Amino acid sequence: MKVSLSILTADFANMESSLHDALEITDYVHMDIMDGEFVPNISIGPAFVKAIRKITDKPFDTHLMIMHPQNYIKQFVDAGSQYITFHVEADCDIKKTIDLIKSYGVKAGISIKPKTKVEDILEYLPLVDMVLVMSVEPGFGGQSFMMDSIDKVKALKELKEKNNYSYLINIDGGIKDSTAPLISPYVDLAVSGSYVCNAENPKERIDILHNL
Ligand SMILES: O=C(CO)[C@H](O)[C@H](O)COP(=O)(O)O
Repeated sequence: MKVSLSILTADFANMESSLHDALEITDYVHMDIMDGEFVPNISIGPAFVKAIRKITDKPFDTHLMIMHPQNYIKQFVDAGSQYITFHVEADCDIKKTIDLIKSYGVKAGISIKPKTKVEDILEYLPLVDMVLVMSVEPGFGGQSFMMDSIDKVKALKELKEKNNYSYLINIDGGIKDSTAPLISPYVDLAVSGSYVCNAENPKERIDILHNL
């Protein structure tokens, strides 16, 4: 299982020194973008994402937890994102937003909140490069993993194999040593934030997730 390191709970003032070794071995860097409307929190914007691009060349897996993703795609492409994922619950035309992301030559992902079912995104599965299952209510790092997300990634893997779809299966929220083995048979990558960033040795935590 690959790891996408969420920097949401990192020490923003000392990102380079505190996460240097972890950034060396992570597979992706997960950017949590929150607008205070789609979720009850505000996080970082394109300028911050662009600044992080200076300290790592790892692919950016940018997660838009925003109500109107269609208005901000280009800014996050220009900031250095390789994957841009938005929510099916957002206020936008889903297919047009997928096309817009792809029109900039980056990969498009769709995400579902805990109360949204896999059945609700079936029509988009042939179109996307990534499906991101939220295993916590989006908005804050450090929450507990929701067990019913296991059935969702399992279903997505079955659908992918049955239909020969090409999307990566990703999961986000509460991923650590005790929860990763529950989902690792079904996902291609998993987002981990506080488990890595709040550790004394963040690199060691990514090693643990890689080797589970
Ligand atoms: O999208 C998020 C919150 O909305 C975060 O990416 C996610 O919660 C990761 O943090 P942690 O590993 O601490 O749960």
